[in-house]
Amino acid sequence: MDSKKIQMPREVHIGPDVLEQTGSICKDLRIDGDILVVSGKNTLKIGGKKAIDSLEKENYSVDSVQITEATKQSIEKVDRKLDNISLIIGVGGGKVIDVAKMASTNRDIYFISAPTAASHDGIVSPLASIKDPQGSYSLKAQSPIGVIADTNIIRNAPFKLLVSGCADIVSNYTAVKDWKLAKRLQNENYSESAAALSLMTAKLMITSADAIKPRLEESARLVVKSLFSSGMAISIAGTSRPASGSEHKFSHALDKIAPQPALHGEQCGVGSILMMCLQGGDWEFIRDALKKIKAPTTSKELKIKPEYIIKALTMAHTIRKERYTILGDRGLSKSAAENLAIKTEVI
Ligand SMILES: NC(=O)C1=CN([C@@H]2O[C@H](COP(=O)(O)OP(=O)(O)OC[C@H]3O[C@@H](n4cnc5c(N)ncnc54)[C@H](O)[C@@H]3O)[C@@H](O)[C@H]2O)C=CC1
Ligand SMILES: O=C(CO)COP(=O)(O)O
Ligand SMILES: [Zn+2]
Repeated sequence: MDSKKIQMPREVHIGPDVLEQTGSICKDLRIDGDILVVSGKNTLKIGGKKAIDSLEKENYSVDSVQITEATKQSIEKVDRKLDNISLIIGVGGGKVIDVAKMASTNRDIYFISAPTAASHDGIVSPLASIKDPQGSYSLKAQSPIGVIADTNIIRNAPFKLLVSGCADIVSNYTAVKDWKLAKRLQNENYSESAAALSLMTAKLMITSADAIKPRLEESARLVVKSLFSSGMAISIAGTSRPASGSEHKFSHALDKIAPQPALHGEQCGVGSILMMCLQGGDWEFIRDALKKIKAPTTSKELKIKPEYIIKALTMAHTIRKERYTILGDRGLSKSAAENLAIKTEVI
């Protein structure tokens, strides 16, 4: 049998103001040498500066760089800063974390993930979602050596980011169904434990929906822990399969064609309603779960015109062709896409 490698973070710090302990956390992790903080323009102010101050207090020499998109160009921009760097810390949303993760992997440098929002389950995963005009790629990367999730920053982030993280987790339902289908039809590698963890996380998220409230530390902590557990499912599987199927293809298609895409998790949630219906499952259950967490369930709530929803549905199968899903190899015709979106009341 093939051997298998599962990477897990060595230390996970979740709590109010933990970013102010970044320096001592790095000391505990025995990080020696210079550190690069990767963030976005806003997230530098919101979290990056706190990390830098704390590192400098512990006498680390720190450089920083800001990126806006999760692209090859951003990875190259980070790469140009990496001579003599021992550790990269990504302080920001999913895009920042993916770029920092990928740049650290390419150079075999340690990486710490410091999310400023609980908006996606890539916080600990060993994969990076990188985009270019042709599409979106799930690239193998290293897991972070540590996670620093400052719940004071996360609770004060716009509520829609937290809701988006919850919707990304709800979408695990359809992702696992697609994965099972690929196992049956293509004999694809399938992990019972990764699938079970992914589904358990989604179920718990829905059960706790009433506890997800704006500005509450407890809510931020709950969602971070759920994203962590969904990310662990990805780590066990070694692929994003337990958390990304046809609903994610739909979201990646929207990212490509919509003039103003919505948040990743918001789009995946709506995608999950649509794909659950295609899969012959209980799509009303997904819709009601999303409503309970106050996530968008319609094109109007996504603020994306119906024509883009239909277009994304008809092209979703062309994204990540190697990933077999309910969309099959030919995907949906325009009329089938329209019927589906109308039936599920997405348009
Ligand atoms: N590698 C993996 O396994 C996974 C990767 N992803 C990727 O992650 C990305 C989605 O992540 P998102 O965080 O939704 O998108 P994002 O990184 O674009 O962040 C969304 C917005 O929130 C802002 N933001 C972040 N923290 C904030 C705060 N505390 N206050 C105010 N604004 C704040 C950001 O500056 C940005 O404008 C996608 O590219 C997706 O493909 C998603 C899931 C898993
Ligand atoms: O978003 C993900 C899981 O929530 C994984 O992303 P990919 O669809 O890029 O593999
Ligand atoms: Zn996702």
